[in-house]
Amino acid sequence: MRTVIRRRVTRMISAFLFQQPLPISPKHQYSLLPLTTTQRFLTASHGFRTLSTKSIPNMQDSASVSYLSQREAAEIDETLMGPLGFSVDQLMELAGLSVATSVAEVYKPCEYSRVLAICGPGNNGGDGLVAARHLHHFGYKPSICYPKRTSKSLYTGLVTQLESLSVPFVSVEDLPEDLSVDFDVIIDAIFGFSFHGAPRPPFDAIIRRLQTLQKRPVIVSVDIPSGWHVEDGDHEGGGIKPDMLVSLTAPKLCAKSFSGPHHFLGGRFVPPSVAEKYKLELPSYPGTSMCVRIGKPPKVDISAMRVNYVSPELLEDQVESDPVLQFRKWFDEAVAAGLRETNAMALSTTNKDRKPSSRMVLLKGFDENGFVWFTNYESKKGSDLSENPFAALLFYWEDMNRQVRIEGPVERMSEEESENYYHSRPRGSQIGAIVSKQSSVVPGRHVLYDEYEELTKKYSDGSVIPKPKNWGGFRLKPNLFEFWQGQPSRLHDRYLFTYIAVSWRPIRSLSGLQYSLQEGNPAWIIRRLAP
Ligand SMILES: NC(=O)C1=CN([C@@H]2O[C@H](COP(=O)(O)OP(=O)(O)OC[C@H]3O[C@@H](n4cnc5c(N)ncnc54)[C@H](OP(=O)(O)O)[C@@H]3O)[C@@H](O)[C@H]2O)[C@@H](O)CC1
Ligand SMILES: Cc1cc2nc3c(=O)[nH]c(=O)nc-3n(C[C@H](O)[C@H](O)[C@H](O)COP(=O)(O)O)c2cc1C
Ligand SMILES: Cc1ncc(COP(=O)(O)O)c(C=O)c1O
Ligand SMILES: [K+]
Repeated sequence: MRTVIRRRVTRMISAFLFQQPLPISPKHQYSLLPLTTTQRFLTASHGFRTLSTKSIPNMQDSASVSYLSQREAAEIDETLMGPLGFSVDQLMELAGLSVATSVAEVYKPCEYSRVLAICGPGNNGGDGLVAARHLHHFGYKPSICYPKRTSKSLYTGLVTQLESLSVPFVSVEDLPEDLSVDFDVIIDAIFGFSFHGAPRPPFDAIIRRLQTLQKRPVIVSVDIPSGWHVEDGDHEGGGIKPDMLVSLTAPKLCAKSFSGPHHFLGGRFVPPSVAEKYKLELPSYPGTSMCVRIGKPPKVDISAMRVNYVSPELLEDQVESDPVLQFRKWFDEAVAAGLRETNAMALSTTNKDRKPSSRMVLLKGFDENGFVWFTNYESKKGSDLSENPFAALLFYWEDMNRQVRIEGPVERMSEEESENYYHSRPRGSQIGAIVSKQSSVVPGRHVLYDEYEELTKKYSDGSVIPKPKNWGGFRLKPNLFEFWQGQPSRLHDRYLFTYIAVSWRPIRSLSGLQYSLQEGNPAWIIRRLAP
């Protein structure tokens, strides 16, 4: 009987862990009914608890975003450019920049460099001209189709700016019949919120061509998918189907029927008085970004997700013979390229049962003596390393198509080294290290927070915060490195460095001079690996 109960409990725990429906018999169902799978939290002292998923931050709920009527959009435009002191040039610059940054978020220039901005006669067209200029500076190759130009100085200026960058202007007649041959992205900046009636020439024919495009190029519509009714959307059906819509200021009513994968909001200039007057509910823009994704996250075909790595070749004579030097070279280049957390690395350990586990840690120094990081010795990784003092480190510098693997034995750093590093950290992190019995189960955030508050008060006089005994550094002494530089068609450059006690001894054979590996002094041996 006890075995049966134990098995049932084990199954319940594993079902929880893997978020699957519990394998329960109808007899026992009642005791679990009030809980849904995502609400089941098992904690050390509380058993099952329920947590609300509403507290997850940064989820942009499309239902909570406001939509504007055509009249409201025009009114806001007038208010911004009247009493609120904006000029049309300013708003257009910010709108165009928002469009360019939205495009760059989704369509990377390495794959979608050839952009055609089709610009209409009004401000929507102006947004397209500005976006094209920014895209040029972001590394894209824009072309412009701008058939109905206005003589206002704002627009002639935008054209001159593009011409000075040698951005080509293409007439409607010169556009290729099949736009997908020459372009990867089409920016639809034909009509904005002042569109009314049915499209007139030459835009009617252009819009018809956009309606019949196949998968590529992708269409990015600025503010309104051109040809759609500003409020009713694609009410007659058969209108263009943009892949991306960049709504400006706030989405217009037609955006409710946008069903493409990427809906962004731009125009980060709405003052509180406008937001209040029109009861605008708008998502907050992250960091310094000029755009924010709204609506549902895109559905993706995971099996089709791939990047073709394009980088300079890494040839034998370009690799340093000392792997630590090679690592320093790449590390410095990654820092210089402005990559975020260049020193973040995956650390893999195994326990005594040879079961591996990985997590990220921060590299805090390296030289010929090894690679160091700091942590809690009683954590999972700490206990793994006591049971098996060997580990693997992994760096992936995505923007540079580079990966570095490092393996070797691991030892604890001296107390003195750990003390020195611990006291160099921000005081909050020092207290955090005392509070966190890393990798143990906590009943709730309040437990951590309460102790943190208490210790913050205790050390508010600036006195030394003692390092917990169980906190310190590890040093991995490499006996293996691999440097990986991504290349097209998966034919990557890979160099394996192994530290072995051998030497190459020349031997003569029938086919000439060859070398064989013999025992000798330890040295780094470099070999190229197949990708
Ligand atoms: N604060 C904001 O909101 C900001 C707004 N900004 C941007 O401004 C956009 C609104 O600009 P907008 O008012 O100039 O109108 P828009 O739609 O571009 O063009 C009107 C032109 O199209 C013409 N036209 C109309 N219907 C037509 C038809 N059926 N067939 C042919 N032509 C037709 C019309 O001519 P008309 O009919 O009047 O003779 C006129 O020449 C907005 O969507 C956003 O992108 C940002 O720049 C900055 C911040
Ligand atoms: C980018 C990044 C850097 C991290 N750096 C460290 C670190 O330097 N030391 C550390 O103990 N945990 C670090 N963590 C947290 C670890 O990934 C991990 O959650 C924690 O150390 C517990 O791991 P364990 O239970 O396997 O021992 C970092 C996490 C991330 C995402
Ligand atoms: C739990 C934990 N410990 C230590 C660190 C490293 O922090 P520091 O750079 O202050 O040493 C991190 C970094 O993310 C961490 O999450
Ligand atoms: K448009």
